[in-house]
Amino acid sequence: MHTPDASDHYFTARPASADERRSVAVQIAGRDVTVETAGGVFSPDHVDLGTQVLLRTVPGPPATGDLLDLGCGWGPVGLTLALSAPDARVWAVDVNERALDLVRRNAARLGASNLVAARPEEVPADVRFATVWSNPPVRIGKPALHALLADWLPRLAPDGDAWLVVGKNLGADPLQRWLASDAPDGAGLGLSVERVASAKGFRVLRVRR
Ligand SMILES: C[S@@+](CC[C@H](N)C(=O)[O-])C[C@H]1O[C@@H](n2cnc3c(N)ncnc32)[C@H](O)[C@@H]1O
Repeated sequence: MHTPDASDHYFTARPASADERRSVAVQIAGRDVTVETAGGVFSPDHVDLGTQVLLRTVPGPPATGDLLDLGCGWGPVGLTLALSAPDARVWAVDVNERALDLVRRNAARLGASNLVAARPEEVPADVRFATVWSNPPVRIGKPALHALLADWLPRLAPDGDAWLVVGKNLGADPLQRWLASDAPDGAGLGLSVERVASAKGFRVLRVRR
């Protein structure tokens, strides 16, 4: 039964679909592990193909500082960051509370005590990120996606970078142009953007200030 604020998609605080927990065998940071996932979160049965492309493309993360997985889901990206950089603090951020519960449990299961699962508003405003890795929620629609990126990317440290994976069919190229645009009407973020990979229908963009 639907609760009033429940919704059938995964990018909502309380997804309507059944919270049936399951164990899934995956590879995280080169380790064969079992994680907990559930209906109502993104890609609950495997590491999403776009996420795989991102994780194969990124170099190792900075060893220290604050690192961000923007839109963490059950955690493949944030867990990779946390296990690869045990001395860094990894923020795994999502609006979906089931996803936050899962990433928290998965971090405990894998011994990633440096991962902090948080709703967006729980991350202190003065935190600056040495890197952001994200398979962003393009399905929330262009205006909401632009607002999300306009909110978080300016919080990169001066020498930080962001790595975003976006489907070619889901607007990777227009997004790249928007991120880079410094049009006087403010339509764009005026950031430096490089397409660093194109594979399996996905682009990986590296963004710097
Ligand atoms: C494409 S999924 C990627 C999930 C996970 N990183 C993975 O690779 O499996 C995008 C995630 O962004 C989350 N999301 C949607 N809107 C958000 C927002 N405003 N702030 C943070 N996360 C959001 C969704 O709930 C979803 O978990």
